[in-house]
Amino acid sequence: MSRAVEPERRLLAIYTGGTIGMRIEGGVLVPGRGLAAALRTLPMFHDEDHARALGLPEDTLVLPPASPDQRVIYTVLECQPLFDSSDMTITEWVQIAQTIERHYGQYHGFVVIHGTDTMAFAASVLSFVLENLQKTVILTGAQVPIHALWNDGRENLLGALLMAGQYVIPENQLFRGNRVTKVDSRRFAAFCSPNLPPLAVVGADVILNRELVRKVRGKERLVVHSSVERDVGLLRLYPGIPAALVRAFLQPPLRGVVMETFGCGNGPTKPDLLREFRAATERGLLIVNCTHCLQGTVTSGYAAGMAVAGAGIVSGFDMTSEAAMAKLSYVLGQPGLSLDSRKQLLARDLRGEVTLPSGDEHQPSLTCSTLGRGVAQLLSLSQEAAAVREALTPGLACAAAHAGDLDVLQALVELGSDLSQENFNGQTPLHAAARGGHREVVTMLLQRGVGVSTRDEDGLSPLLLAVKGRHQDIIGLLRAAGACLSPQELEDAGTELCRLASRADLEGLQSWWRAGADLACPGYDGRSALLVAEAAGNLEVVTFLQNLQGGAAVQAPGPVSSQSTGGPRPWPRGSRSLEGTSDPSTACPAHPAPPHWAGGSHLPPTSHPIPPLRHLALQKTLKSGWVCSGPWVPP
Ligand SMILES: NC(=O)C[C@H](N)C(=O)O
Repeated sequence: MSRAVEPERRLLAIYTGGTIGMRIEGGVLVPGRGLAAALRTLPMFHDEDHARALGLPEDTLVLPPASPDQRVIYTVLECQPLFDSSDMTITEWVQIAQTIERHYGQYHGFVVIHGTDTMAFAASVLSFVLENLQKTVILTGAQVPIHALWNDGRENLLGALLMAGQYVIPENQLFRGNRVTKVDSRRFAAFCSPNLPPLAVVGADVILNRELVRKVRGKERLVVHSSVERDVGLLRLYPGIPAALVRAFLQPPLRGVVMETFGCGNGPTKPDLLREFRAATERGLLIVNCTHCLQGTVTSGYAAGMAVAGAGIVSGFDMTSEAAMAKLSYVLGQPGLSLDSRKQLLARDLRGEVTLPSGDEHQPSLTCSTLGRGVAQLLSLSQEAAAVREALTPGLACAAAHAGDLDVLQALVELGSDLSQENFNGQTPLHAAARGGHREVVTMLLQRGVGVSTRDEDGLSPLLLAVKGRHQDIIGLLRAAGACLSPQELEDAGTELCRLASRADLEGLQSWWRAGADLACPGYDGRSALLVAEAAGNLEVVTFLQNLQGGAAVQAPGPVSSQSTGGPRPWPRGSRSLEGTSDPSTACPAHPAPPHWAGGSHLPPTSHPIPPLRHLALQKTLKSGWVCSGPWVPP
């Protein structure tokens, strides 16, 4: 929050109705037109001489000087129709946001004159719908019309105009808008902010609570989120509430519910009631648990905590029900998010509307690495930047996978990111993790069922990258998940094997063997790796290759490539992931290695006979080695 320095501060006062401008008709209060005209007659609201000197139009007024070098000039925009705020809905509140957006460039700040009955809802909705707000928006109203002799309207409106005119507060009120609730129908102090102190206290001096004012980051353009979900409801639990009533309430088209619970978020634990909540969350209804206590937060300290009713119920912590409803409307209105991502958004502090428990486990633990901080920053990008975020995600996921940063990948998953997306050169996070040799990341990705057979732009698979990196354990994991080398990848394998043999690179040879390559495959000159090793006198390699040849196979068990069988064979449409799900993107024979082959502990010894491989049918070929020709037969 900073003090404005311009000599002239221009404000737009959007008059929507409410008691402040009401008049009595037929013995009751009804919204009254002509607020600007009424204010014009009150010297505290209008300096006629100065206005004439400036040539201001009819709807534009100027306050007497609040400080010697600053004037607040304000235009009153009277809405049509005017409302008792009890009749207002989220539609009107979005329209207010759109009005602010339309006039955003022309004014330094905005005052929304609103009825007090639903002002807390309005303020909450505005706080979510207006993103990247860099200017002051203050909502004000009154309990008694401004026309009455003794009223609170004048002071409230004047205070709002002065605050909006003199301070840059990118918030909605002196109380934070999404923290307030109306607590008194008569007293002038109608509102309270039970879980957050006021942002500013106005007396003879204005005392600002600077640490509480949310800082504006960057200079991003104002975004108005007009698409909000209207089918959001509020259900207050009471002792003995029947399950049938709850069932009736939770039916479609309802998409989100704020459930007001007792105390620390507790509710009746009757099985039939819990069944209704569970059934509702399972079909995708979002339920936020808010306590109906004015102060305090939802915790998980009681068995009767409604959080146990179903994994789908999200804690609203200390949010007001008004803020929770607005948040639900906003989150459900965001296009293209998965249910999990919406829950993630609900569990985060988006606009200062909630106090999360310290060390909150609902926040992704992102701050521990540079990449993590990058992700955290991405998370805070505006919705407008969703396209940018989407474009960045594959690259970021690959970078995280290459760095072995499981936390970041987990955070991306929680955001609903697809971890099988390819980056600019066609590589997936699995490629990156396989190349980097990150066993945990590979395991996580395979458990999520990512495709093992995706080839990058150069035709390379994660398996080949693991071979090149000599990551034996990763090779084992990939093979167990159904990965195999393609004919293209095996095209020059013979030459590479000979090169490795000539350099006595046993580890390199073992990698190829474990990946399912035929180690008898000849190099460019027709010689095999064994011949090359013999010629070079690399005894360890010779022993290794002879053991393979003599013992059983020069090719590791597991999925086999089409080339190694001497010709293409029909590949089944899917192969198994670690979870046993079918992955339509993989194109390998569905013969995963038996589980004991995963993990890299069963390399053929270099000086002992390899264990008998009963399940392999072997056949001599024209080449000098052995290939596996038959299908894997379970022992
Ligand atoms: N004090 C008020 O403004 C109450 C009025 N019914 C309204 O909300 O519009």
